[in-house]
Amino acid sequence: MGGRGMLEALGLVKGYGPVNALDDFTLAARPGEIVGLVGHNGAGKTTFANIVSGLLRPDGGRVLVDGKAPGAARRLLGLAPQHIALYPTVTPRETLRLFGGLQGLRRRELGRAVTEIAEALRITDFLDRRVGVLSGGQQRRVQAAAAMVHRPALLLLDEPTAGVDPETRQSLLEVVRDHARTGAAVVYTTHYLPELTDLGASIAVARHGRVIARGEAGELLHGLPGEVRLTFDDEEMRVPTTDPAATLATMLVEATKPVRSVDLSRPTLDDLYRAVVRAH
Ligand SMILES: Nc1ncnc2c1ncn2[C@@H]1O[C@H](COP(=O)(O)OP(=O)(O)OP(=O)(O)O)[C@@H](O)[C@H]1O
Repeated sequence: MGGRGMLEALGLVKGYGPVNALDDFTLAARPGEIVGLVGHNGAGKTTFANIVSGLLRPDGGRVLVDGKAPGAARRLLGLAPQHIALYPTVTPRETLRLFGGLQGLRRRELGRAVTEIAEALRITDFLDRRVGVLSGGQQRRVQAAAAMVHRPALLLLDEPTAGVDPETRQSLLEVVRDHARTGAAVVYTTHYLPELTDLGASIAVARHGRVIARGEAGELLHGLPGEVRLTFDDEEMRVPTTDPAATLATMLVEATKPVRSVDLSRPTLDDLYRAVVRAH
């Protein structure tokens, strides 16, 4: 189980009545690649994940997971849906054993697989409590673990860090990076751009049911405005810039009174979105 994975989605079309949720949606992920799929609410990200998982059938286009149609690729795939979907009266250990078993892990492999993913996602302490009494963030971790326990070749994570604390976020990102290092293809949906930089992900920007920009994070984020903010005793100075280091240096040289604090803000998802939409 596990290992290298690949995703090819070409020209997907999906309508819900009059709504075109996907309209010629094309996206590929290579083995070892983490693709950050970003886009505003309603851009079609969840519909795409559901088609790749075989939960929805597209009206047009095609999807291949390692050369197989989604229906035949179930065991290659791990999906952590956006909304928590866990059974409240069983424990995380039982949940992970069940998911691992459904995905084809044999009995003797299950114990080790559960221990490993539980440690990586810091679930060990509450492995034998009931899911229903865990906090939202703890349940998110269990949900991510259930998607990864069998080390899928293709991992689809739909906003896995929604509502989790910074430490959990870090361990989750680490596990995702580790998956990709062993050759899995990962599609990671988020509204939070810095996570994608931390993951070393490439980026796909979705809008109105199609991918309108695709590239390396450095490439897409290069030239986007961030902001330098200097605070003095009696005032604050904000300067938008695409080169924060140079701007900061100039501002410090030119400052005529003591600087109390310095802030650099990185471009946000909205900055990226605006730049891509403007260029499109
Ligand atoms: N079951 C459904 N019935 C009708 N319309 C739907 C259904 N599911 C999604 N849609 C519509 O399809 C479009 C795409 O929705 P989708 O959930 O794929 O977007 P998303 O990018 O995942 O959004 P979010 O960031 O809010 O999760 C939206 O306009 C949504 O209202």
